[in-house]
Parts: sequence; C-alpha cells; structure tokens
Amino acid sequence: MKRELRYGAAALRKRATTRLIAWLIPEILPTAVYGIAVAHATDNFLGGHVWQGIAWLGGLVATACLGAAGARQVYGRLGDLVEPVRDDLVRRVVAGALRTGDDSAVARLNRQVEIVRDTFAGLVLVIRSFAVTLFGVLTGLLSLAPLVAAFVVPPFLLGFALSLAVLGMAADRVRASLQADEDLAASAGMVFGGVRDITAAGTEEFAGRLVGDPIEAHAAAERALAKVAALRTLCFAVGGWLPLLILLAAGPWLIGRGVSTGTLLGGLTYVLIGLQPALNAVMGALGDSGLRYVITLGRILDSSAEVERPGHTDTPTGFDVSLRGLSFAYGPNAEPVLDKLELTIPEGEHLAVVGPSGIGKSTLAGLVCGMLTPTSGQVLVGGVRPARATPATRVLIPQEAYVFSGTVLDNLIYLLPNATTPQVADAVDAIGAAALIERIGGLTADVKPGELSAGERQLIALVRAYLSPAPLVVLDEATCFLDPEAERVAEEAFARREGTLIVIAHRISSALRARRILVLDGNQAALGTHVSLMRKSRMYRDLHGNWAPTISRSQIQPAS
Ligand SMILES: Nc1ncnc2c1ncn2[C@@H]1O[C@H](COP(=O)(O)OP(=O)(O)OP(=O)(O)O)[C@@H](O)[C@H]1O
Repeated sequence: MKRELRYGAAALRKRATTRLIAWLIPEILPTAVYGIAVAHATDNFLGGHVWQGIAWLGGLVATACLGAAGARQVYGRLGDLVEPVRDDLVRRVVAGALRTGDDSAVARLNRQVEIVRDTFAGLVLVIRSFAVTLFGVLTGLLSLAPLVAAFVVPPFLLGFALSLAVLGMAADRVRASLQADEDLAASAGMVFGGVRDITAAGTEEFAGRLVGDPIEAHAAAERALAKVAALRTLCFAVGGWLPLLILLAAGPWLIGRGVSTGTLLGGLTYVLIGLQPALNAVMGALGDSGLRYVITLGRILDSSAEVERPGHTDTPTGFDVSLRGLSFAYGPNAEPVLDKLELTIPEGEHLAVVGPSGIGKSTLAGLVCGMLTPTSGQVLVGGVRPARATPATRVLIPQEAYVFSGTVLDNLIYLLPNATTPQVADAVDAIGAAALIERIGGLTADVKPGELSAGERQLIALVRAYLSPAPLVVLDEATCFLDPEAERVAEEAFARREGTLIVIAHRISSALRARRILVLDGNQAALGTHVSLMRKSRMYRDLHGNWAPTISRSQIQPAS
C-alpha cells in the first residue's frame, strides 16, 4: 500500500495542486460562516430583532455564492492534476505490452488505468472537500464558542483516526477476498469443464473437495470483509454521532455557563451539516474509491515492474543454491511436502538427493529450477529467485526425457544453438552416446522419438544438458532407464563438468558418487556424506539396505 500512496503523493507534487489548494480559500469561508450565521440569526430572532436575523441569513447566502464560484474553478484544475497520472500509467502499460508482445494486456490494463484515474480524481475531490469542511468548521467553532469546540472536535478526530486505522485492515481483506474469488473461479471452471470425465471416472468426491476448499476460503474472506464494514460503522458512530450526543447532553451545562441557545444551535449545525456528512463522504470514498485505487494501481505497477527489467530476468551472482525456510504444499489446505528446509549448496557442489518415493524429491527439483513457487521461504540461485534468473542458468532433466522430431544435431544443440563440432563430439563422448548416434545414422540423421527407447531418449537429453551453458544441472532420475554402467559414465561426466550438479538419485550408486547426500525423510532432512549418514540417519540406512540388493539385479532397459 505504501508504494501506491507514494505514487499518489508524487502525482500531487505539481503546480496544479497549489492552484487547487488556492481555490480552497473561497470555499472555506461559507463553511466557517454558516454556524456563526445560524447562531446569530437564531439569537436575533429570539430577541425580536427579525431584520438583523434576516441579514445574517443573507450574509450566509452571499458567502455560499462565493464558495460556489471557488468550487467551479476546482473541476478545471482537477483535469491538470489527474490527466498526467493517466498518461503515465498508459505509457507504462503500453511499454510493457510492447516488450512482452501481449496485446490483450493493453486492453485489460487500459481499463484498469481508467479505474485508477477516476478513483484518483474522486479521492482528490473528496479529500479536498473534507479539508475545506474541517478548516471551515474549526475556524467557525473557535470564533463562535471555543467551549463548544472542546466538546465536538476531540470525538470527531477520534472517529476519524479510528476510520483510518481500519482502512489498512480493509485493504488487506479486500485483496484477500479478490484472491479467493479468483481461486474459486479457477477451480470451479476446471471442475465444470471436466464434469463428464469426473462422472465417468466416479471422482465426484475428489472434485467436490477441489471446489469445496476454495468455497470455504471465499466464505471466510467475505465474513472477514463484513467484519470490517461493521467496524467502519462503529468508527462513524464515534466520529459522526458522538459529538452530537455530547453536545446535546452538555447543552444545559453550557447554557448555564453563558452559551446562548443560538450558539448551541450553531454548534449543532456545524456537526450535522458539516462534520458528519464530511466524515461520511471521506470514509465512504476512502473505503470504496481508495481501496479500488490502491488495489488496481498495485496491479498495474506490479505488471509494469515485471516488464521494466530487460527480459523479465535477473542475472545471478554466482551459482550457489540456498534454501531458506523453504516450505511447499500443492494446495492451500494440502499437507506441506517440504517444511522449512534450510540448505546451502555451494557453487561446484555435487549433491545427491535421496528419500522414499513420494517424499518430495521432484518437488525440490522443481523449486530449485523455478518451476514451482515456494509456499513460504525462499530458493535463491546466486541470490536470485530461480523463476527470475536468466533461463541459461539452470537445466532440469526429468525422468521422461524430451526428444523432438528433427535431426540428432538439432536435438543435441537445442540449448546451445551455436555449439561447435568439437564441443558436440566431446559431449557425445563424455556422456557415452556415440554408439547410439551411430546407430541412428549420425548427427544429421532424423530422430523419430517414437522409435527410441526411454533410455535412448534419456541419453540424447543428457548430451543436450551437458552441452548447455547452464552452470546448474538438476538430474531428476534422468538416468533411471540406463543400465548402471551407462549411468555411471553419464553421472561422472556431469561431475567433471564445471558447475553445480544435483542428482535426484534412484540408486545407491548415484548417492555414493556424490560429494554430499541430502536425505529427505518426512518433513525432516539430513545432510552429510555416505559415511556420516550411515551413522546418523536411520532413513538413509534403510534406503541403503533396500537399494543394495537391487544393484546387482536391476532390470534396466538398456540405452542402446
Ligand atoms: N502436481 C501435483 N499435485 C498434487 N500433489 C502432487 C503433485 N505432484 C506431486 N504431488 C505429491 O507431492 C508429494 C511429493 O511428490 P514428488 O514427486 O516430489 O515426490 P518424489 O520424492 O519425487 O517421488 P518419486 O521418487 O516417486 O518420484 C507426493 O505425495 C505427490 O503425490
């Protein structure tokens, strides 16, 4: 919210604002005078001086005309103030769309720019008119009877301060409500789209849960919003009605102290037709236009900040990977897969990640490579969030290797299009893919992905990753279809390659080759070498015990 308020404040630092303020003075006058005029007119009428009473009311009409002339000037000045805001926002939106090539963003964001312009103008008007009333009423009350002011002003200011305090809370809750609304629309849309399949597969209960949670979240957000509305009414009661009650209750005491009936009526006039409507208007505007301004402007600034940086990316400094209190769950109410994980993987490290099936190894790989966003905590690669880091910083090879129709060479140099022939030959040799490529027909032969075995596809993907310029390589069971010997050759090649290597291991041999091993165990994690983990991690000892016999009798699909 601070950023949006700063933006508004900067937009107000203009000459147009000074001119707008200057035109406040003729408007303050009638506001200051009407209580005094009512007081004197009443006292004169009560004292039988009818003409003097009428003269006071005539004076009130004259100052009101002066105020109207001042108000007329305001609208012309307002344009000078808000149009530059609109221009600036449109410039940001269009510049962003040109960089991203997202034409639809222009239409979407332009609508938001209109909202910001209108709400900004509305806020300027309401705040200005509130200031006029406040200054006018204070001046009038103090010149009429400071004693009356002492009863009226403090509860009014208290109500106003409480309203401002509630606004911050309201902004958060409106944002939460919008988010809940969007989440519900997304999950309901997904379920409605798949009703036929859900019925066919008999997964109604699962689908019910899928929309049930967002419905609950939405209802909770709306209830929270309703509580804020109730609080706002309470604040208005304090600021708008309490001064009136106090003044009425203190009436006899004030009259006993020499305050005239007219003066009391003048004080009530200031509250009833000055302070109370002004507070109502400013609170309504801040709670409605103000929140729409903050939230809509926030969205525009967020989207333009995303595109203001070239290519939407940051360049990491170094390639150490740090996990800081990293937690991740696949849904708002799902059990966390990873919980407050702390780990630093220094540049050049060779780390193996082991753990039972479904413990979260692939989830961790996805987080490190920026394909998943942490629920809380951080992943940083060279000090930068992976999703924002330049894509060339990391490569993730999953279990199901991706190979596309094209030549073998196209497939190999996909991540380094300008690779030289010796570079390609080195990579092929290092990974042990020479025999496979020869069998396919050489580098210029066409690849037919469907005709390759899973292991062969993995070999091609491994050469591609090896050849890539990425200093961080994550192999997520990327060698699981290779025989142990082919896996050893490939892994050793990656270990020799410069950079950081993270291997999600599916065999103990992979873990034994690594410099350090991370054992994921429920929400716990243990880090160490094979020797230290055999001593301190029961989970690692169990995995080692289960894995060891399978090494010799692995049923592995040969690579070639
Ligand atoms: N897209 C998803 N949506 C919901 N839950 C998921 C999703 N992907 C994974 N999970 C769940 O998250 C948990 C961790 O999964 P993950 O694939 O990270 O485990 P893993 O240790 O890599 O398992 P494996 O060794 O079998 O590949 C599992 O309970 C899994 O069912």
